[in-house]
Amino acid sequence: MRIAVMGTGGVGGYFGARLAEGGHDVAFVARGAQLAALRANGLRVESPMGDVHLPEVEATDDPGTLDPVDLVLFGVKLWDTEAAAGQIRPLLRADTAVVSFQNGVVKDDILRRVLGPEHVLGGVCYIAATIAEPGVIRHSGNMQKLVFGEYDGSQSARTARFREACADGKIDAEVSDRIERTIWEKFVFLVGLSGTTSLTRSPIGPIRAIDRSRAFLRDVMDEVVRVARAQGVPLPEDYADDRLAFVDTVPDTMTSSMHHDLERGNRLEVPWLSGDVVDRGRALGVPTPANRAIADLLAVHAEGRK
Ligand SMILES: NC(=O)C1=CN([C@@H]2O[C@H](COP(=O)(O)OP(=O)(O)OC[C@H]3O[C@@H](n4cnc5c(N)ncnc54)[C@H](OP(=O)(O)O)[C@@H]3O)[C@@H](O)[C@H]2O)C=CC1
Ligand SMILES: CC(C)(CO)C(=O)C(=O)O
Repeated sequence: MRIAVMGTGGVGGYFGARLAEGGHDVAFVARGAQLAALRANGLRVESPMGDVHLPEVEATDDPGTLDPVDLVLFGVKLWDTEAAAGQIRPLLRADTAVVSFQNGVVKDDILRRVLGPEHVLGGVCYIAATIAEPGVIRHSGNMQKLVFGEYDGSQSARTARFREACADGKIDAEVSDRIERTIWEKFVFLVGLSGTTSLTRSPIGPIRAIDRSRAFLRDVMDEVVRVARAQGVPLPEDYADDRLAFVDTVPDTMTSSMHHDLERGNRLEVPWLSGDVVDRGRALGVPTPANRAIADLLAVHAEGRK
């Protein structure tokens, strides 16, 4: 497959490198120091699942200079979605798929508006990966899973081809026939994890062990469930309890990419996570006080250290 990675960071760099290692033709869109390092030294992934070094990669900051592709793997932070979506237009043929592994539930609305709904697959990823230094992606733990699917639930040739490409790259991959719900399921957990780990600057272990912070985490997730149900996403009423049980299975040291961003003084995605829950709740008449506490207090750090 010919694949373009739009945004070669933790997610795009990791999965793009694995797909290239699996024999696929992958071009990387990057900028700044990351682009300079990719051009000078290629792309490295350090991972408990096995390191990767691609000494030479096709890398650019201008997707318009690349040949069109079968699939765009979209991995910029949420604030860059609209601009990056506009930039990838030249990469699209009539049947090109674009799949975003960003967090949040608003990303695909933006991609559909900018690119047309026929190009957009739904997707979520499960991984902990960051840019350790320009040109180097560090993967922690052994979670590295992609779930994707057509929004109409059909089994298409393009999702089957991408799943095969993932198998070539030894990526855990699954095609979902209810991808919108899958995205919301991750959103429930992610909003709880990102909000509580960032607000407390703590990994999940102590948060789930202390009664009051555990109850707050449950409330945060329950508000997301109520918002999802109010807008017609069929999550079970007690889904927050299901996710809390899942939280109990992850390592004590697990944290979120937003907590990493906070510690590094980076900009935060909170307006598109808890902030989005608050906005949707307000429009739907669903109270969201716990998410409001997260969004309003993390607003202090949301723009990053200047
Ligand atoms: N990291 C993780 O473990 C996980 C992240 N996610 C989600 O995935 C998404 C991506 O996160 P992550 O990989 O951590 O982000 P990163 O910041 O590591 O990577 C994004 C990269 O895209 C670059 N970029 C943005 N816009 C452009 C552009 N127009 N042209 C070229 N390069 C561009 C950024 O450059 P610059 O730095 O200059 O802005 C950056 O290098 C987020 O929504 C996040 O929530 C989901 C699961 C796990
Ligand atoms: C919860 C996790 C690590 C799962 O991929 C994630 O998506 C994030 O922290 O952004």
